[in-house]
Amino acid sequence: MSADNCLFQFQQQDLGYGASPVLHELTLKIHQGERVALLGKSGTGKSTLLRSMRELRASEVAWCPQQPGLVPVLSAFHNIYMGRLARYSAWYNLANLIRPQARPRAEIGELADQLGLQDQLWQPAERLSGGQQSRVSLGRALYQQKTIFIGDEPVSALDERQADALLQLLCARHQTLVLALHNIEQALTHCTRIIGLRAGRVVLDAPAQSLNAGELSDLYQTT
Ligand SMILES: Nc1ncnc2c1ncn2[C@@H]1O[C@H](COP(=O)(O)OP(=O)(O)OP(=O)(O)O)[C@@H](O)[C@H]1O
Repeated sequence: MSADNCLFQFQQQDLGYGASPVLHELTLKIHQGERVALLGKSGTGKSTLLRSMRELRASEVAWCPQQPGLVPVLSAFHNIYMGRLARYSAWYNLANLIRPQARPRAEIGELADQLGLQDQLWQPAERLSGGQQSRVSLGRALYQQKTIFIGDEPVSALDERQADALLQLLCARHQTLVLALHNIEQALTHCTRIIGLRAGRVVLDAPAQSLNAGELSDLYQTT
């Protein structure tokens, strides 16, 4: 799979759940260094494709799911720290749960500044707004420090300015990104390649610089 820097490859594959495929005869390659936006109407299979990619390279992928999936009673700090739970011993994790250590405090404090969460860092997740929770979820994925970022609508709960700033941050911190997005302008601005899905099939796959917003809006037409 890596002869030509290919990270993900599907060859005439059906992807889905049980016996019912969502994506049909998918043929697709994604290479190291690409910033890919998946566009398409709700239910066309973007999440299904992202999940399959994540499974292919689980240990190399920073994963940001569509639902934040935070632990409600734990602080923003602790939820972000969870991005590295698997990297440390149970004792170190327990110590950080009770009394966060200097190093993670510094690292997560810096991330919180970048995410605009400095004032919410010690608030339980259940007391955060939807946008704040989604930034904590982004922080947890960033804290994993992986080279590949896979995000399922990672900025859809944020206002335009915040979304642009955080997409820039994600791009700066990861070599390869695959993002399901609903905002065409964001896809054109931050990604190098656009893949359009319709009814479980790839109907468009082109460099972002060769496309315009009008062409992409066709993906959202009802017929
Ligand atoms: N766990 C599941 N089991 C069975 N079917 C599922 C499951 N998850 C999604 N599906 C079905 O797969 C299809 C594609 O869903 P998917 O979540 O991949 O779409 P999407 O393009 O990401 O949509 P959205 O933009 O709304 O998130 C839908 O018809 C959905 O009902």
